[in-house]
Amino acid sequence: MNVLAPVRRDRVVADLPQCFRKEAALHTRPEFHPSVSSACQEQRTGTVGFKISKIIVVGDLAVGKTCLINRFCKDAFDKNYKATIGVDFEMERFEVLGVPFSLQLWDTAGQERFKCIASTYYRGAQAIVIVFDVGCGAQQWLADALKENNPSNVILFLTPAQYSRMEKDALRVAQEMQAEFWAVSSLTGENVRDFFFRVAALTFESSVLAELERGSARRIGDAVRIGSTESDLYLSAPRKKPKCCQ
Ligand SMILES: Nc1nc2c(ncn2[C@@H]2O[C@H](COP(=O)(O)OP(=O)(O)OP(=O)(O)O)[C@@H](O)[C@H]2O)c(=O)[nH]1
Repeated sequence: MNVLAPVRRDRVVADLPQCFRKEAALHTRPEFHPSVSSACQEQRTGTVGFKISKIIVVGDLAVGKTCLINRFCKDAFDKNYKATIGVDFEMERFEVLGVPFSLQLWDTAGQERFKCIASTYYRGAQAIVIVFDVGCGAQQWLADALKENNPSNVILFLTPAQYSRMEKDALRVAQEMQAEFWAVSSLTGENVRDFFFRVAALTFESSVLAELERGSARRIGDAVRIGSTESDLYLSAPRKKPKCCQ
């Protein structure tokens, strides 16, 4: 029984979304990895279509984490600041190269006093989005998030809250952290959709590559004993190092 609603038309990813700046990108291939494209075409993506990938969004107090998620998930922007208490999350369902793919976007609190609650949710993240104002704090957030994750097991994205004249500095920080850099505006919506599509596409790509590496990818119809609820599916997600992130 299919308990999920169909994927929204504006969440369909047919081509690999391009990076924001080539100087600070996770990779600059113009298309999906050829083995990923053919696996999708031949429906050899194993359980990827049934899994939920966890993305954590971290950063200092009031840099715009909640606004970034709300702009993408609800197409809304609130200029009044309300601090996040602990953590919150949104689910977004995509279809990438014809395969359903779900992201769980975890919004964490920047306030120091909630940090210990938020950090317990860092574990098992497939990508880390660090929202920051240029010149403050990104390195510390990275160090904390990586304490709970294998550094080579996650994909890193950096997004300064407001577009900055100091883009050069931001690019340098991203390069040092081996993260992909994006400048976005939750106020105007500029680059927000492209950014999350890129996050979804690269996370999907690494999930399929990991599945292929395990050699267990089967036709979708062959997948057996997959739970029908989101939490079952989430618990079944393996944490294996994908080759493309090494
Ligand atoms: N101009 C502008 N303001 C923004 C942008 N993003 C967020 N803001 C403003 O920055 C303030 C903080 O935004 P939040 O998204 O709540 O910040 P946060 O990082 O989630 O805050 P904590 O959860 O407490 O850590 C709000 O007043 C927003 O209106 C942006 O892209 N442009």
